[in-house]
Amino acid sequence: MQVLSVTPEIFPLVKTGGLADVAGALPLALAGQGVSMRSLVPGYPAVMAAFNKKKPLLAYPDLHGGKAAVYSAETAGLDLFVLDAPHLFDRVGGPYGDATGADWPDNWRRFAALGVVGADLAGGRVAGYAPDIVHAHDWQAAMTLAYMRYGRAPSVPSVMTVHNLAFQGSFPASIFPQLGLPDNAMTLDGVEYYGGVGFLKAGLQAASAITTVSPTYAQEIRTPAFGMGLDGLINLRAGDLHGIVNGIDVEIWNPETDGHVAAAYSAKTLSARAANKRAVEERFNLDHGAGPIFCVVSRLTWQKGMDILIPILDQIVASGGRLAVLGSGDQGLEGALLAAAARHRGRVGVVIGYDEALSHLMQGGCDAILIPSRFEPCGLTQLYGLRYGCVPIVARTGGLADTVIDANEAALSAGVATGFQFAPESGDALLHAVRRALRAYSEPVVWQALQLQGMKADVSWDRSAARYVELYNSLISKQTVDQ
Ligand SMILES: Nc1ncnc2c1ncn2[C@@H]1O[C@H](COP(=O)(O)OP(=O)(O)O[C@H]2O[C@H](CO)[C@@H](O)[C@H](O)[C@H]2O)[C@@H](O)[C@H]1O
Repeated sequence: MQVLSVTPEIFPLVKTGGLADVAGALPLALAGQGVSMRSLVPGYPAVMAAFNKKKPLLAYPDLHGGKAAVYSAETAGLDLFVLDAPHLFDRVGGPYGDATGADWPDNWRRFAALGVVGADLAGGRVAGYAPDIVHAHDWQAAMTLAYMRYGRAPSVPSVMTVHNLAFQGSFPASIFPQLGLPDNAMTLDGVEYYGGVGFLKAGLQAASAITTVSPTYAQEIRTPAFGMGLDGLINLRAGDLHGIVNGIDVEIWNPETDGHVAAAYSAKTLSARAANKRAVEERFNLDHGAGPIFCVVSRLTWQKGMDILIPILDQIVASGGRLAVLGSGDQGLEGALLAAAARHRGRVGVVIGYDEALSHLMQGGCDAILIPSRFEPCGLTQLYGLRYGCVPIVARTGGLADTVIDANEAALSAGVATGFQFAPESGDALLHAVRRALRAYSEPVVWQALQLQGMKADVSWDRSAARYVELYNSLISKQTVDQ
């Protein structure tokens, strides 16, 4: 089976968050299950630098305002189609905005162009390539499905995956005439969204099936509280909605072979984590000590609940905790965390920025990872934590609820607990969970049992990749019956 994945990010070439990890790991996992997935990605500078251009597979004299071409590339075990469109993607800054974080004003044009090309590939414009399924990730790839539906490949089945409903790609109605879609696309069951154009909305409407990245989030987005304005549409399509929990790349995230940690270790040699803890203390200027180090590796945003954590930092420190934070995002939150580090020298350390290697060291050396998200479609850092014996303390929401087993009395006595959950989303509830963790940490047998149970959890892609294969197969058979 051939699947075309359309994605705005892919690890290890370009990553701003968890979507990149999934887009990079899923093709490798599917290969083991007989599915060949090729990924269409924008030709950002980091992508263009990763391969040598040969003959283009497709050329566009004018794609949304400039010349563009599609190249085939193989890198890091991934089969790529790269959309080389310098006027859209050759820019200094991030994939979606400039160095100050401001969105590129022409994002609609950039990702509409990605959609046009995705739909052309779906429709067989490259000789010898005809995918059985198209799989689009988030709003940036969603227009692929709209362009397919309105002419370029109406009969190819498709999957729209929502990694985060908070990002929808909503634009004013004035862009519609430039999208090159027929007039009848600007309707309620097309691309129209609250009077404007909604890219994610268009994809949700056009997809044969919708998936999101955990069963609990799949239920949550059907409610007004989590649906972010799309719950009505999602409910209408509930029969085509699936929650498939993310896995992680267990080769890249493997404490036994990880080159980013000071000392590699396994479940049998957990005591070797001590060297990593030392290294974390050094990096974050934390006092050496016997107590636990809690960590945060996150975008610093409202979604991630950082404003729930910050007001209780003083109490966490007073209770004997130390804290190492790696993240970037909202400037107010960054400032508040830096202020906490200044107040609690040696107890709280903060690194503002994005540092993949340091994130590995933290999972390998910290005792617990705090994830107080307000909503979390799946979450990956708790999965890395499980694999590395860095016990997750998580809000009971979305994929966090689905992947961490709370250390309540029943779970502890059955030996199945892997972390701590808290609800509701409040400082008090989080502090209570941190205190439960501190108590557990003071009993080494209990703590080690939590670590070992987490390390045993199957966080690989095996089961979830099989679920995607099942879904792809069902869509292909349905298509055959319908025709
Ligand atoms: N400062 C930093 N330095 C280094 N690494 C950092 C970092 N900040 C974050 N990361 C890394 O970025 C990734 C974040 O992934 P998450 O799944 O936690 O959230 P995100 O909201 O980006 O993803 C969205 O998509 C994913 C994928 O489906 C869903 O799991 C999630 O719930 C949804 O919100 C992890 O690999 C993490 O280690």
